[in-house]
Amino acid sequence: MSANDHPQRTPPRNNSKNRMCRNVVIHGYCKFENKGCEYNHDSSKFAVNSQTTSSSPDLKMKLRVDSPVFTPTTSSSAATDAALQFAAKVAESQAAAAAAAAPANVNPGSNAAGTPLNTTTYYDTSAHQQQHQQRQLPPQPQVVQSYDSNPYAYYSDPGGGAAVTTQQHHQQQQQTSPEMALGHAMRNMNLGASQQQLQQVADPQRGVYNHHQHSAALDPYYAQQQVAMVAPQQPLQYHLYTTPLPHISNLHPHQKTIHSFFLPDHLREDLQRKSEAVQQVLDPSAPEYHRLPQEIHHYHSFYPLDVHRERSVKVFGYPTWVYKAFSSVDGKPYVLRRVEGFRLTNESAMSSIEGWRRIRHSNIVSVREAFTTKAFGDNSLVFVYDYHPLSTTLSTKYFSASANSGAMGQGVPEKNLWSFITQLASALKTIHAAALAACCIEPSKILVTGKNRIRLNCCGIFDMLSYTHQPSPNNTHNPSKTPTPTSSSTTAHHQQEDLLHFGQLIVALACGSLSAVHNLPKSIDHIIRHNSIDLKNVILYLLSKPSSYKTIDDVVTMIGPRILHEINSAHHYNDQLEGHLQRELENGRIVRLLAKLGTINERPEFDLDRTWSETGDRYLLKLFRDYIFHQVDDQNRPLVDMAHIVQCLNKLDAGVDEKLMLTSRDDNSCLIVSYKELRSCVENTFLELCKQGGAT
Ligand SMILES: Nc1ncnc2c1ncn2[C@@H]1O[C@H](COP(=O)(O)OP(=O)(O)OP(=O)(O)O)[C@@H](O)[C@H]1O
Repeated sequence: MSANDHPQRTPPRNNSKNRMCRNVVIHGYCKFENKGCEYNHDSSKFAVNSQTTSSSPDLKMKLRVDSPVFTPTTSSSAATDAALQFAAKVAESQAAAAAAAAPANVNPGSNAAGTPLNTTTYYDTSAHQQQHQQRQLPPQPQVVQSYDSNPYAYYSDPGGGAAVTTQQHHQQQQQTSPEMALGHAMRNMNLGASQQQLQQVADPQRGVYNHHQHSAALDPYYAQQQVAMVAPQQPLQYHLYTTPLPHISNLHPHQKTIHSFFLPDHLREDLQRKSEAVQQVLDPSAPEYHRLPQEIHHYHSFYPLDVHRERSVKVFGYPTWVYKAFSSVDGKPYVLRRVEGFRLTNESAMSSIEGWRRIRHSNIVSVREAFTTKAFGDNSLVFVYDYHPLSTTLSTKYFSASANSGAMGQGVPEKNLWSFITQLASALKTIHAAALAACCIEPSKILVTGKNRIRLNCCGIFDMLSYTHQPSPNNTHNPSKTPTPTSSSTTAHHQQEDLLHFGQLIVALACGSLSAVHNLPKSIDHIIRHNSIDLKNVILYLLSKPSSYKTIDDVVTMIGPRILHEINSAHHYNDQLEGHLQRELENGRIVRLLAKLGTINERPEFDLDRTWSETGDRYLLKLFRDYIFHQVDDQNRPLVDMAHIVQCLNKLDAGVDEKLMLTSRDDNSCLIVSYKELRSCVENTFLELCKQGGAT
């Protein structure tokens, strides 16, 4: 560092004799004393001044780090351009930065050429406070969410007592966790006036938005209710970064666009929507809120996921309801599937869930637990599953419009079909290997949780529901008294059924119609005409007569080459995601650095301590903060240049040898320092702070 070198730039001012030399203030001596330095070197005088300063509020204000308005007179034209273009500006890579020996071209120090001192304009604390208050978000209306209440009452009033838990959850979301608070705010986004806007960017196949679309399509009354729940709020701004401008397409290899520092828009939006869906809770003023129990077991904040008004008993023989709820044990969201009106007569039936709890597979929705409850006003059996935000079902995705028409619709493309077959075969292999049977291979029970990503849902329900109906071989007269766990022959039978249902599902998907399975010859003919012979062979095998030789292993052997293709696609996608993650990794690094700088600069508890920010490392960092963030152009307008900020922080993090010139706001000090030295300043000061405060 050449802080003790007097820069040959600013001619001493007339009153320089009365001014304390900065080198004395910072370093305790000035090597130019008696060698031409015009400033005052009398430290005793300085001591008096410092006392006066600390005792005088007025003076103290003037000596605040941030007191004078920072007004460099010149700045490079490149920087000005960059500011005007904001996000489209390019940032040089660290390598290029390290190679560049000259100081950065945007430099507050460049105003050293005799700018008149602006000593009368000081930092106005009250103005700042006012400004700060203005920046606070306006108070949000009371919790509003996008769920429309079902006009048809279907719950008895809960037996209260747990409202506090939900309240606590709201508070938790708002106070304890920033992510949760963010999500809580997101939950309040407008799905009414701005819904069209949102739906333009939303994947029409997914999401809560799609749920609403779907429900509206099902029932106009339902849609009306929805509009009534609309909140007059702004939608979340997904597009935080502008698209690259055309003229920056010819980048040098060492240059990057600002976009290359963030996740791609579509992925970020997708993740943000999922995060919103996770945080979504019912509006406490909605009638639905009061119809649902406040808390069951350790689950609270129930949010219905069913969009159909009608309850289907087709799959399990009982109506089921699906809710998202949060566990107060681990704070995570789960899906609770309630089987309405089911009275469990045998406690040991609960053990049937154990086998399922052990299964962890990427194509099976994990089963967590099961319990009975009367909180809904009846005997209900509740199954708890992992929650996959914004998922839909194969039924909704492919059959919602054409299911009832009976017409042969547009089938799923073969490429996707092979992906589904591979995923389901993999899931079934794991299930059958664990001596279990899925028993729910049906379009409404297969969850679509991402692009071409499916998971078998509702596992374990059938086992428990059918548990009491299996008579013991020794007591066939009174089956309910002596139930037995599923026998191996029954399991084998159900496994054969799994294969059959698997085949039927593929037929339905390939033909694009649920009714295709009712006319198999015609459907197979359709499949042969539009798909490969391999697909037909797999389907015919799956639909063949059950036998002990027909197993999922055979299916896996038949689809071997397709599995390799699926693995290849999965790895490719994985590589892509890893690449995207890599970009954000750099941001994490910069955020950590920003956090350190933020912790060091402007510490209020050191306000009276002149040594904190007016000398040594802290002073350099204070000036560096201005250098990074508080640039102004020659018209004294703020220069906002993301590229400059990212570039400076990258160089600081890398600790390159490049030097830069830092100038104080009052234009009295000018220091030349390298990024390397600045970096060690940050590290030392931060360590010092941690030691003092006991960092966590
Ligand atoms: N584990 C889960 N994670 C996230 N969402 C889920 C989960 N399970 C179900 N859902 C959501 O709940 C909705 C309703 O599920 P359900 O199984 O009842 O489908 P459905 O089409 O209503 O079937 P049915 O007609 O048999 O009631 C699904 O569309 C899905 O969006």
